[in-house]
Amino acid sequence: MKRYVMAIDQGTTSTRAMLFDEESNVLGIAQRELENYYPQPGWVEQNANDIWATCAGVIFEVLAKCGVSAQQIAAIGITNQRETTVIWDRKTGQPIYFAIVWQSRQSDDYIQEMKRAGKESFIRKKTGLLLDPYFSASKIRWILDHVDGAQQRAEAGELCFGTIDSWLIWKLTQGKVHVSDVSNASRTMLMNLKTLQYDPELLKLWNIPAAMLPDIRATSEVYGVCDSGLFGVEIPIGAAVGDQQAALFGQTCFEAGSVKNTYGTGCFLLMNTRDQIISSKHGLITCVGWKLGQEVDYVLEGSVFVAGAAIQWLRDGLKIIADSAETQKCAESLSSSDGVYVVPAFTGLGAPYWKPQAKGAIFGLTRGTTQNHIIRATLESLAYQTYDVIEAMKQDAGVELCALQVDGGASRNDYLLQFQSDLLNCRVQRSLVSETTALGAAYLAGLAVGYWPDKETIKANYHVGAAFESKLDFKTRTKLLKGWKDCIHALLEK
Ligand SMILES: Nc1ncnc2c1ncn2[C@@H]1O[C@H](COP(=O)(O)OP(=O)(O)O)[C@@H](O)[C@H]1O
Ligand SMILES: O=P(O)(O)OC[C@H](O)CO
Repeated sequence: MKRYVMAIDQGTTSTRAMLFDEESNVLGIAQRELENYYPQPGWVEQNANDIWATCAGVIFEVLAKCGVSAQQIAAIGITNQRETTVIWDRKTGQPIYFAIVWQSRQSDDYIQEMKRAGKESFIRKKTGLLLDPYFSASKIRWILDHVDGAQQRAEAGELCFGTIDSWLIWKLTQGKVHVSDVSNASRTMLMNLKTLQYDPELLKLWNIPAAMLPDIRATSEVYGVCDSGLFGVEIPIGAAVGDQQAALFGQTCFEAGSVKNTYGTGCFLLMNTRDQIISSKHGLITCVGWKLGQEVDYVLEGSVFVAGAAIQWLRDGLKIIADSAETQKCAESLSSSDGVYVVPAFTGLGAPYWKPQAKGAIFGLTRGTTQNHIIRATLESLAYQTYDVIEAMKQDAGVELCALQVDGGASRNDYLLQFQSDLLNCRVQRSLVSETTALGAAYLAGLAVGYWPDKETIKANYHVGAAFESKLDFKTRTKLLKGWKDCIHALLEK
């Protein structure tokens, strides 16, 4: 009986299940879209029950599609949108509020309060994170304050908190296992980067009861099994890992200094720094990549909040494209953006600027500006934002970049990758398997059950799909970048 590893990739816009074989080939994929709600400007929420429903749905669908039985699944690996916060009733398993999505700014008041109280460097030192509503702590605080009786119930142990990994493991085990892994826990702002445990001083500062928190475990280990009532057999759950760390693992960025960028809803650049905890001086954050056996890999990260989401805005908000892939043709129809820049700061600016109150803007409009200029400038904004993060990373880590490994939905866009290479003046390479996030989770789950023996075997499975080399001259690059910097400064000064 041939066996496979299943990955569940629970992203911001959709939930996917994929099956991989030993050579890292994709046997099949099932995907369901997920609805985002925007109840007030800057707020982003999802229905946690829908997240679970899409997850159960894609598991059944991928098995049926591939003609594979649940018995043939050696392990399941879960990878997820990070920071997104769910609080549910321990007895009924019902969420007490919507899932507050990582992009949401609704808890910014708590962040400003912490800043006024001068807690920034204290929190930074312990967690590697910057004070921003992005991370889970202020989102938990918001729910505990806005749902009647929630604080008391949490203190009495009646409520559970979880990022999406915890929520899905809870549902898959039918309420038997309440855990999270270090990579996800390092994004809550409650975990101490050195001890890899919740920090009592941080819990006190945020007034978050320890009774509601999941146990923090390694990234690759069997946490429990899917309840046999769900799929007929008990499938081991062998990994939980934040989606950006999963992509780094899937890209086999195992060496110190190796970097990947994922162009999904947001853009996330991660550099593996192995056992070194680098504290950024240029607006990046530090978190855990993964814990594998006794080995812990740390990463330096630049998180850009709006990337592919800006392409969705062109499609669903402005309705000037029917499909995200169309942006390539529209961009290529022009020989230049003619000085038009779009800064898609729809949910504030993340790395390296960290300005939650910033709003998006379009610059450089003239009577000759067409809809294709807006489309091209929006697409280019993904590359400019990435450029800014790479500059910060080079300074923090003191290394030059010789190649950038890329993945994520928008990395299918050749125009974007060529422009990225032009701006960075370095090679940009897309891996052959585009689903590196899911692949990373599958690898980590497979390692937990001996499906793959070690990282070396996995490394041999990495292949480049396409490579882009810079074609832009120095003068044009400098001019384009200066134009972008001027736009950013205009926004920051507002
Ligand atoms: N060909 C394309 N060109 C530009 N953007 C694209 C293209 N294909 C997908 N996208 C964008 O990529 C995003 C989806 O990427 P994905 O990695 O699936 O995201 P996530 O994991 O955040 O849900 C969407 O925001 C979509 O607009
Ligand atoms: O949903 P994605 O794949 O864009 O990832 C979201 C990130 O994990 C947020 O930190």
